[in-house]
Amino acid sequence: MPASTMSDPAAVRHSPLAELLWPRREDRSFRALRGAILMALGTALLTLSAKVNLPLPYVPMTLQTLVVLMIGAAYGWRLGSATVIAYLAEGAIGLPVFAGPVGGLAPLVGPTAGYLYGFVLAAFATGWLSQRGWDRSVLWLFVAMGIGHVLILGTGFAWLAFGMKLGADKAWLVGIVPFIAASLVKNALGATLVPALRRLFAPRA
Ligand SMILES: O=C(O)CCCC[C@@H]1SC[C@@H]2NC(=O)N[C@@H]21
Repeated sequence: MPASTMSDPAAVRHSPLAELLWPRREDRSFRALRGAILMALGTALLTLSAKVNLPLPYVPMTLQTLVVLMIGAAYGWRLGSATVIAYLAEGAIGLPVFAGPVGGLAPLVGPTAGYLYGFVLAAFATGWLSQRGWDRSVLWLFVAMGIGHVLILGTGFAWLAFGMKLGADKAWLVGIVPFIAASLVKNALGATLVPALRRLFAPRA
């Protein structure tokens, strides 16, 4: 377990990647502008990742989980989860940001709604663990992102099984099984990229 998680009081000051690349300042208007720009960048990347998809019955294969988990790790829990909430809000007001062709409220109550809400939990959890030093190591970030993936797939499964009334067996078949292998690959990619970028841009942080 990263030492900072256990006892080091500096853990709470561990900076996520985005802060290393673009440090925060005390100035309130700068902080607001910085937050808005990072959120806009994050929601744009999420939209792009939704559009790279492979249609499957009920739930498409997309790159969204990779981007959600990288946003959590790179932005930290607060800005990371705020970015995902902003993404859902963009969809709710009708922008076509999700995997399907339309935005609006339908996707937020449709078959993939559970995954979409799970994105918020995953960005929060991955960001929280990253800010405790788990983003320094490929192995620990793999675990943190794995927890994120379990939250996304778990909420997606629960919604399909009970919200959409598919039942647990069918929800498992259409909502989990097709995504296990790709989730492991995305997890490994995200967990490799973030520490590598940290080392590249801030070798001593
Ligand atoms: O409608 C959307 O935009 C959400 C699509 C959710 C797809 C889920 S996320 C977890 C799992 N992994 C994938 O590649 N697809 C599903």
